[in-house]
Amino acid sequence: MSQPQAEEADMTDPTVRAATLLKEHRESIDRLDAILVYTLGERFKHTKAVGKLKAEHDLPPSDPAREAKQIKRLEALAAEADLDPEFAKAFLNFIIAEVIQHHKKHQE
Ligand SMILES: C=C(O[C@@H]1C=C(C(=O)O)C=C[C@H]1O)C(=O)O
Repeated sequence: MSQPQAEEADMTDPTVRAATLLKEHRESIDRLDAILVYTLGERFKHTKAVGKLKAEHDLPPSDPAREAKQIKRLEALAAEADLDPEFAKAFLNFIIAEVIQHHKKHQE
């Protein structure tokens, strides 16, 4: 009947199998990295609009109450998603710090 194609990976060979799995995981990682970058780009579009509103209405660049609420929410989401909540918190704080810098520049 049908013979395996010459280029078909021999998945019974552990080295070939590992190389195939590594390639597949890396393809998924690349797609997820693209989602992360596009998602961050969209988030920054909204935070820039917020910065503009704040500058126009003389509001402070940072809102610690809102940040505390977001951190709590993100920690809960991280726990659900099997992501280290401390990492999620540090990541959000890193992004928020950048947003606040943008807002401060808007107000200069
Ligand atoms: C975007 C805002 O400005 C700041 C940035 C935040 C963020 O990046 O999520 C949250 C609170 C504010 O300190 C906001 O007030 O909503």
